[in-house]
Amino acid sequence: MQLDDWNSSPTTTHNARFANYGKHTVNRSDTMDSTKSEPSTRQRNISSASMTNGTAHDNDSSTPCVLSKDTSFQPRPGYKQWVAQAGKLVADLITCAGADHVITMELHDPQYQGFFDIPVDNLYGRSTLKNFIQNSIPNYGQAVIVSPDAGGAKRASSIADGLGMPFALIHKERRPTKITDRQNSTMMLVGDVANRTCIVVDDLADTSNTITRAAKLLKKEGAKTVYALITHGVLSGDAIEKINASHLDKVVVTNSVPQEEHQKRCPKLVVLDVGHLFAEAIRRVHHGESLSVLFQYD
Ligand SMILES: O=P(O)(O)OC[C@H]1O[C@@H](O)[C@H](O)[C@@H]1O
Repeated sequence: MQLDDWNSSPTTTHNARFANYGKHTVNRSDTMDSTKSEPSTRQRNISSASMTNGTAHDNDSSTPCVLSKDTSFQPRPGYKQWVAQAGKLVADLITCAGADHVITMELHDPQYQGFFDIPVDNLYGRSTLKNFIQNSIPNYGQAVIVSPDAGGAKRASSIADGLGMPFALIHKERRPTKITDRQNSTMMLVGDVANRTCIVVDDLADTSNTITRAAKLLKKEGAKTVYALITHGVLSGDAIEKINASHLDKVVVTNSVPQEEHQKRCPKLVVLDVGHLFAEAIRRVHHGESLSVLFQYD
């Protein structure tokens, strides 16, 4: 499916959309580093109405590429559009399958709730992670909560504030132009971690590059022990092997993603159950009770 099929036809029915689905696959690697472009008849004919405000935006670029029928060069759609299209697709699939209410956990961006036309309750995984810190990390009050990038600072600092713990941030200097450059981006630590236990908090680990690179930096800066506390352990590709070979001492994830296979291959992995949170949310929705108590994690 071409991405502009989604944008250009607001009146397109769900069924017509699904009929097209699968004809063209947009891979994450095609879009998150949109440096490759290829001229094609399809792209040359692309309508400016198919892009937001008549422009196409590259991954990190703030410079819009104005679409014109006169040019034979067109950028591939960027990561932000990929996320929006994939997110809307998943929302439509769930709705068309008959769902009238969605209960989810720790959306990467709370605004993703806007993809749905039905009620969405976005539970926090933080309360579970916070309980783990309090009950399973010795002398946790002396430890430091670390956000592995600026994007996760609010999430991590809210845990630090809630537990009265110090906070540190890893700043990534990354203006990559090629996917290989992402490995070389400079990481800078803001905060003091020497001789301390560090707890890296993030919403998800996919390739595990973020947490393994963070752990390497933290150990280099003198950290004694490094935990990663992650809500969604996707752990795709060789993520487990990277974790096993990394400076991470423990990786704690919830079972929002099945972890049985990961656990067999990763002795560092600790899995926390969040089934009871979903069960309670479903029970409350069923009985028409308020869910607000489930959103309080302090
Ligand atoms: O580095 P990997 O594990 O691939 O990706 C996880 C990171 O990508 C971000 O969206 C997440 O918030 C997290 O910081």
